[in-house]
Amino acid sequence: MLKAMREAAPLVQCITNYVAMNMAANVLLAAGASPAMVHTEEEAGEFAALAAALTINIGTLSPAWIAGMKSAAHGATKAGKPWVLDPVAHFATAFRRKAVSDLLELHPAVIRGNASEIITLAGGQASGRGVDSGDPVERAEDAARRLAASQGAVVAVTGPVDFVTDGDRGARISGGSPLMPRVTALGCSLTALMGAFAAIAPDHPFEATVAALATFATAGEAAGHEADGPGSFAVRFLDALHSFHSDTLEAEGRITLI
Ligand SMILES: Nc1ncnc2c1ncn2[C@@H]1O[C@H](COP(=O)(O)OP(=O)(O)OP(=O)(O)O)[C@@H](O)[C@H]1O
Ligand SMILES: Cc1ncsc1CCO
Ligand SMILES: [Mg+2]
Repeated sequence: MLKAMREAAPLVQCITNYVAMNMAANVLLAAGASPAMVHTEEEAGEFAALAAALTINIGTLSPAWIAGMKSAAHGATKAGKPWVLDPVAHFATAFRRKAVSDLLELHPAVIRGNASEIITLAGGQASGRGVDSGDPVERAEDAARRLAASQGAVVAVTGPVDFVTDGDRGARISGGSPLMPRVTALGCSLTALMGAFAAIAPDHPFEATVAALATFATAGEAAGHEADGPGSFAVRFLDALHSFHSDTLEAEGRITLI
């Protein structure tokens, strides 16, 4: 799938937050996709028909951005393009909760969040306060399965070991680096990369999501070996995404199907 993604270099429309925009665009370019950050209501729906996939992240939200997100999600659905939702800290305020509940009605193909976000999205109590998780991934596995079944979507929970499910099948992906949560917006950038993989396999969102997670975990682990801290990690991570060969994924991508 990594080979196919690089060959297709899919155009991915990313509606993401002010913090993540630059990193997410660089992650997509380094991995071999083509990002476009297009969020305004006047054009987001029209653009969604041109793009091969759409990703929506609610990190820095405003009423105007919500209008753009809804218009883009409608446009993608109408054009038969998959879209990915990243419900950043959706539990924190009533404004965010409402935005995410409206977006869920527009049928994302994939939902990605950290453990606290996925537990609360499935109706449970979590310990997260803001954009960072306060819960272990294992605590979110049942919630992820329930959410996937009720939404008809693939759900990915990220952390030291990632978990992904379509409600029936499940997989765990290990790798990455403890420096990853020390660099902002890597989760948001992963959401954007999930769009690139969903674009080339719209009928196989579970496999596409596993491929995106394994790519991130493998590049993250390689970068972690060479980095001195979060700053050099970010640089090494982009280099690792760019330079690693898909054979490395097969040899080192630690995917356990469950
Ligand atoms: N302790 C860790 N060890 C290895 N990899 C990790 C660790 N914590 C997170 N990751 C990886 O970091 C990436 C981002 O996941 P994370 O759960 O930190 O997202 P997030 O909280 O949504 O991030 P952000 O909001 O900053 O964008 C994922 O690829 C995940 O596998
Ligand atoms: C730090 C931060 N605040 C809002 S979005 C964001 C990026 C990580 O989710
Ligand atoms: Mg996040």
